Amino acid sequence: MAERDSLKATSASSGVAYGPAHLAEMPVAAPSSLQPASGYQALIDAIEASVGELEALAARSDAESRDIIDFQIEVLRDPTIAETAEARMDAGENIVFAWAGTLDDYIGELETADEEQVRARAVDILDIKNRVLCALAGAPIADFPAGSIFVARDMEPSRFLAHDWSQGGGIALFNGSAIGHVALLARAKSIPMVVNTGHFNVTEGDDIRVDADSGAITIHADGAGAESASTKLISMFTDASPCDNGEVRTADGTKILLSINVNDPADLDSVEPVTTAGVGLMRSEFAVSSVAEAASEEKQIVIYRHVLKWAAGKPVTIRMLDIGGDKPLAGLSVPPGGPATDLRGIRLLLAHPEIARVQARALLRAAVHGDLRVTLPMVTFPSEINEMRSIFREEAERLSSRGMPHPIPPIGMMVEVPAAALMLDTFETADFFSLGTNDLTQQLAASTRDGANSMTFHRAAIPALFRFLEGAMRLAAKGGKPVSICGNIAGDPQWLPGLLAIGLRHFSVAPVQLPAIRSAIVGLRADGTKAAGD
Ligand SMILES: C=C(OP(=O)(O)O)C(=O)O
Repeated sequence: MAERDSLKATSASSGVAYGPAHLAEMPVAAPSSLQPASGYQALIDAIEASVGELEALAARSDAESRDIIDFQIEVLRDPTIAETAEARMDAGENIVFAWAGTLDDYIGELETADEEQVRARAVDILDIKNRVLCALAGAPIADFPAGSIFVARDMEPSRFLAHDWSQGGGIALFNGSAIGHVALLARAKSIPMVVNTGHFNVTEGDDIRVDADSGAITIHADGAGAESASTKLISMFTDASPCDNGEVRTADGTKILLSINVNDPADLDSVEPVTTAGVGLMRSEFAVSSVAEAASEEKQIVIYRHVLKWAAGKPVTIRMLDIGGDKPLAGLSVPPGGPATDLRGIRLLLAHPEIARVQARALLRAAVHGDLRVTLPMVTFPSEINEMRSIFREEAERLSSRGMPHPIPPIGMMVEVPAAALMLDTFETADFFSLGTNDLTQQLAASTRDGANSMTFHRAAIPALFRFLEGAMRLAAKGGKPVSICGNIAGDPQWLPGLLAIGLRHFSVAPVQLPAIRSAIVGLRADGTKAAGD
């Protein structure tokens, strides 16, 4: 057996994968090796063909993936890109060099950006550059063998999305980014992935083990410890998710409710409703990923009905579209301008009542399928709740005039803007409060969620966050309104003692966080102290 070589890497998506290495060339082909059609119309045709391929890919992808593809389609449809390439052709470049040069300039700008998040976009553009080059040459982008370990300098999102991961496999990238899109997609599908390996020597077909849990790759390895993503997920839920309907007792007998956060209705396929108290937060903006979908009442009803039926009568809190800032929706939101972007969440909805009314109608009509509650994103002032309530009232009256009464569901608010958290007792028309600590932390720490230093700043701001939450809990208690927490710290056991101590009794967490938070609750008293004997 060949000698084993191990090297360190950065984990981007946890798990262990084992399989034959597939060495992928990142650029599809050197421009000079292509013999494409020539002329500006040929470029337009190749761009259109690429848009068509991406649309087909989007149609069979989940909401998160569609966001990436929508961005690529938007860039391809940006007339300035084709015009720049045309100008280069007018200046004497052939069609391939004109296209590749235009996109390379764009990639160069992204690669030299200060923020890692922006740099990570470069691979999305490289992807569409190659796709159009392939279309010009009449050669399709090659897939790679199922079950193999993809080894390359970087990976394009569309290559990840087009691949069949059901047979396992993993990813090892010489460069790559742990917060880039492929990492995000890999985490959602539990595909082990490491980045920043630096260049290493491996031959096509060598057995390779990617251990993203310990951040190591081993070449000429055996398969010890590798398991498929689906096995891992299934065992996580079957081992530690009792059918307690999300009602967990602390060691001294206080009832704590555990609900789940849902981004995509498909997330529910791996969760049994009897293991949760319901859906504490459904982020509708991830399920509704294009302006066309936001404008379609019927499409939204299908999505909401699916979640309500899954919950089988348990409460489902759907957040109205939280668009803007770091969650753009092409054609509707303004480009991100930092965490405190002016026009985001409820402000954007009230600025586009045509979108808010469609969503209000879809929610009113879907409500008959279960116990629906609606929460409003990024609320800052009570007047915003009143305005949205009026929209619901008017739409309910309009629907009711057609024959069937449509009662207005409880309407609550996300507590994620400091100005609102400090004035919670004045939000008399909010029916409940959901503490959105992800956004609250970025506002408190004055640091975006995806900036290069965000992890450091957000962690340092945790004591301030707890002081803030303590005050918000006191103000909420004055009005006797229900409070839950749905930010990421709700599902992280290290913060549980503090959250219990300030009085939180309802936690909404990502499905994968359920087992750990459940077992942490039973080991603590309601005041957050450790139970005796521990
Ligand atoms: C749950 C939250 O909202 P988002 O979807 O923006 O993470 C939060 O901010 O904590």
